[in-house]
Amino acid sequence: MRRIGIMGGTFDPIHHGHLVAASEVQARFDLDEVVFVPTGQPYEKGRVSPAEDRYLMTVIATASNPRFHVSRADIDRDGPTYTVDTLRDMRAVYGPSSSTDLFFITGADALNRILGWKDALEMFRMAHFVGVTRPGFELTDDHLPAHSVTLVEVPAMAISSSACRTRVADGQPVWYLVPDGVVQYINKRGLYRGSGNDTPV
Ligand SMILES: Nc1ncnc2c1ncn2[C@@H]1O[C@H](COP(=O)(O)OP(=O)(O)OP(=O)(O)O)[C@@H](O)[C@H]1O
Ligand SMILES: O=C(O)c1ccc[n+]([C@@H]2O[C@H](COP(=O)([O-])O)[C@@H](O)[C@H]2O)c1
Repeated sequence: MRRIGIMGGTFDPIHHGHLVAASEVQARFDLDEVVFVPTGQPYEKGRVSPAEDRYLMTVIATASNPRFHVSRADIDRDGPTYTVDTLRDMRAVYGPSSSTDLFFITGADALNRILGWKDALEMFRMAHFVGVTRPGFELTDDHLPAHSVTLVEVPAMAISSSACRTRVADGQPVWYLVPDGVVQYINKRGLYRGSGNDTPV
């Protein structure tokens, strides 16, 4: 049986909180791969950086890990991004539930809002969900269907993409908060420099 992790996110930019969460869940569940799926149009967020920039930063950040991969599924699909569609696309790529288990990884903040996502109950039938700890948020599955979610403690990384954007806009370093290649990509493309580039924090 193949075991595939899916880490969805806006990744604007991808940071070490995302990478540590994915690495921990990969090890804990003995996953064959973790597929990072940058969102196309994250309808709950404000303005975000171009999808190609977020996709390329995700590729750069994951390139050195042979078990990490990046999918264009969400950025190549028109319209708002819904995880139920992501899971359908992943099933089409990785095969039916008879041959592949899917594990969708979310931080505690996302897990707390998950019942508001489109077709939430359908999502829980399509994949097992893994909720990971995140500083500043309570990790609980009290509100979720029984046996649909596993809660996992991961090393606490008090990093957010919004804080990284604000730091760049303020001229502060983001070295060691994001992978080196992502710092260089942000600088090369001039991302997050002006307030117009930023989303509300
Ligand atoms: N530091 C972290 N520790 C654990 N999980 C995280 C962390 N940062 C983000 N995540 C999880 O990664 C997924 C994608 O997050 P996202 O790309 O929105 O990053 P973010 O840092 O929350 O962004 P923003 O600050 O712009 O809201 C979500 O499930 C989120 O809960
Ligand atoms: O399906 C939904 O309705 C839905 C609503 C909000 C977020 N998501 C997904 O949750 C993941 C994390 O989202 P975000 O906004 O925290 O970057 C990402 O894969 C999003 O596509 C999904």
